[in-house]
Amino acid sequence: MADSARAQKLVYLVTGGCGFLGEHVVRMLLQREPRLCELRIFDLHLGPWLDELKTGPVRVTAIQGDVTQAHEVAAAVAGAHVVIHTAGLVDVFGKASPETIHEVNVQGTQNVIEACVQTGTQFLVYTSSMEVVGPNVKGHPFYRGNEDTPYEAVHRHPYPCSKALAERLVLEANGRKVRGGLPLVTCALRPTGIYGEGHQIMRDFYHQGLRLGGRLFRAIPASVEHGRVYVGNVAWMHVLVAREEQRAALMGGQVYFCYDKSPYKSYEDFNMEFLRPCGLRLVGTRPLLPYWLLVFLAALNALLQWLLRPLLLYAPLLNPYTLAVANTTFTVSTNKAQRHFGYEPLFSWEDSRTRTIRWVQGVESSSQ
Ligand SMILES: NC(=O)C1=CN([C@@H]2O[C@H](COP(=O)(O)OP(=O)(O)OC[C@H]3O[C@@H](n4cnc5c(N)ncnc54)[C@H](O)[C@@H]3O)[C@@H](O)[C@H]2O)C=CC1
Ligand SMILES: CC(C)CCC[C@@H](C)[C@H]1CC[C@H]2[C@@H]3[C@H](O)CC4=CC(=O)CC[C@]4(C)[C@H]3CC[C@]12C
Repeated sequence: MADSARAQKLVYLVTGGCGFLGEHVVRMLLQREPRLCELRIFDLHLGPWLDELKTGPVRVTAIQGDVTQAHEVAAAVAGAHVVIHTAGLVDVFGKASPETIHEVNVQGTQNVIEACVQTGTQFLVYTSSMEVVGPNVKGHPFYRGNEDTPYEAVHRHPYPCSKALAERLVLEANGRKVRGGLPLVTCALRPTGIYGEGHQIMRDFYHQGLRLGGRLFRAIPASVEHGRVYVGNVAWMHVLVAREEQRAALMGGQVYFCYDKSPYKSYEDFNMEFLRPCGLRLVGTRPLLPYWLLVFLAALNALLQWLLRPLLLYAPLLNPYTLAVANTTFTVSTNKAQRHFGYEPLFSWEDSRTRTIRWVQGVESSSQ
């Protein structure tokens, strides 16, 4: 990199910057991107914690806005060098309609791309998901696969469908000429199930365990492996790829799974790595209920959700989709990000675990 480029002061925009992952990306950029001079945080709901960031050397601009509104996105993007697009509607529980999920995740992403093209922003990093690959509707296992592993990616649920469409839009936009004539450089990161400080579902499991007298009951066989990655490492990967795609063309149009050294385990056994030190235990070495009964209960929940919809929102954790995801092996083993842009996890497994446990313990004391 030329010295002039190294000295360049950069403006970054993080969409969804107040979400679980977005907040970690924002904090990581402030800690680890020395060329940053302005950080724009665009979100539908701005968090009160943003105020504490405004006293540092980097100009932090909070923008309350909606990615489905093209003019709001274009105004936020104008003048930014890099956009990290994490905003999305993460709903696998039926809280939002399929149309809303599509509008936010697909149209919102299209708006971000068009804004980059119109205003001359050259670098775009998109937070995709493992869900764009699988598990597929047939429940085929994906066992420690990588970005090139053949897999029949067929979806019906609105969330993975929307993420897959949005990812395609982002990758197809790579190379489009932005205002000023330079080519747009895009890439997509595909986290597996993210965990760490701020993880809402972990919090829900923790509270459920407390309600059940300190116990959780095994629902899924321990042999089903589920990919997990620490939020700090996902954030670090975003910061690094955003930095490195400005130097090398190699990353343009590429997808990368997000990975670290978190162990391969079932969804529930993995959660117990954090919940056990907080006083919960997982009952049963095998699932307590037969699988057919879980399928029945999941279908019943879906029916109840549909019947109750005119009266109230019934959105339990267990539904046919979440059961299928939790019950299908999906893990990655890859070093593509290391090869292409020198990614190494910033947080070891031990560190990720300790940080997450401390956070769950904080949840406990703050709710007492
Ligand atoms: N949580 C996970 O395990 C995984 C998440 N992802 C992806 O990571 C990204 C971030 O997910 P999380 O942080 O978990 O979710 P989150 O719900 O905590 O964060 C999403 C953020 O986007 C914002 N947002 C939603 N709709 C918006 C709109 N119309 N306009 C502007 N902002 C809007 C929300 O207010 C929120 O702050 C998403 O794109 C998701 O698909 C990918 C893989 C795994
Ligand atoms: C008691 C049930 C059988 C257990 C339910 C657990 C589920 C709620 C979660 C199991 C797997 C999770 C998903 C997975 O980690 C992949 C994801 C990627 C994303 O991009 C968004 C979130 C999610 C779909 C995640 C959602 C919760 C689970 C389905």
